[in-house]
Amino acid sequence: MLVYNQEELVRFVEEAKQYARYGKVADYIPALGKADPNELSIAIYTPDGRVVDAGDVTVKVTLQSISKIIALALVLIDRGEDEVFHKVGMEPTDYPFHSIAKLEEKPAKPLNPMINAGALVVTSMIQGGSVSERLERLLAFVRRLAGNERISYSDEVARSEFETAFLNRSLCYFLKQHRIIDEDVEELMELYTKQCAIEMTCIDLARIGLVLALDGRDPHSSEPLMPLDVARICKTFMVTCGMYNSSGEFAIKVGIPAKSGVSGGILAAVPGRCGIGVFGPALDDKGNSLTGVKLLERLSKTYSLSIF
Ligand SMILES: NC(=O)CC[C@H](N)C(=O)O
Repeated sequence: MLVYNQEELVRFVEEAKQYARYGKVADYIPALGKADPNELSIAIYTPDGRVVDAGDVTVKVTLQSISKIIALALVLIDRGEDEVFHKVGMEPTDYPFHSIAKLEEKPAKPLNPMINAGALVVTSMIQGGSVSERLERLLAFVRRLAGNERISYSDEVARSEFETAFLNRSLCYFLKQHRIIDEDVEELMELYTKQCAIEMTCIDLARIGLVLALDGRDPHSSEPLMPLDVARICKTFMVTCGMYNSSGEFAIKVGIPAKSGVSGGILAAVPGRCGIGVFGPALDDKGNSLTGVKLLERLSKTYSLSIF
């Protein structure tokens, strides 16, 4: 069992915050531009139910790309590996997360579910009769993973992205032309932007990380919340593609399965040991939390958390 020292964690946060000036808050989704780049918080959830945190962990963070891992788990449970990987690949890419370039090569199938093109395909596979029914199914799954019934989405952030997501719409039309998706693009964009705007605290993020760290089991009841294989696939994608096109560098420097989002959130799962939630909106040029990555690097080195 890991026992983290709260004072040490506060010190690590203060150290990592010094890097905030080298980062930039995402503003291509206008509502995210309001975030304070100097914000940095972390929660670590261990299997004994303890939470150690530092920074303001009451602040809510929208999932953005972190939602890609949760939507993938849901769709794998619903449809199985064969159907999902018929439409989206398993390979990392050194292209940015919103790139359209690779879709022009044959086959047009997106390289993996962690880039936007792949995530849009995954979201299109969420089952249900209407956008609101599909969103409710995803939210119900998120709430179970986080053990928090109050989780919902930010209407402001969802709307802000929906009104400005021309690049994501382009990806959808490309995918539709190549028959990888067939649903109405505006409906898919509504579901995707609401999915990305699901908001929670670092403690909720850490608890979801812990479920993955425990091979899909609820940390309290040990009830399986997803099959072991689904948790394994999610963690594998977190290692190979979770930090976009700096996943290789992150694997070397931190070595923990993790998924980031442009809100500045990171969800990390240290197998068998703990779940970690981080929020630091100052981003590097790949779209990862710059301060968050620095903090995880420090933590990984101090507590030997690398899985490699
Ligand atoms: N990297 C991200 O977090 C991207 C998510 C964001 N909602 C988008 O599609 O652009």
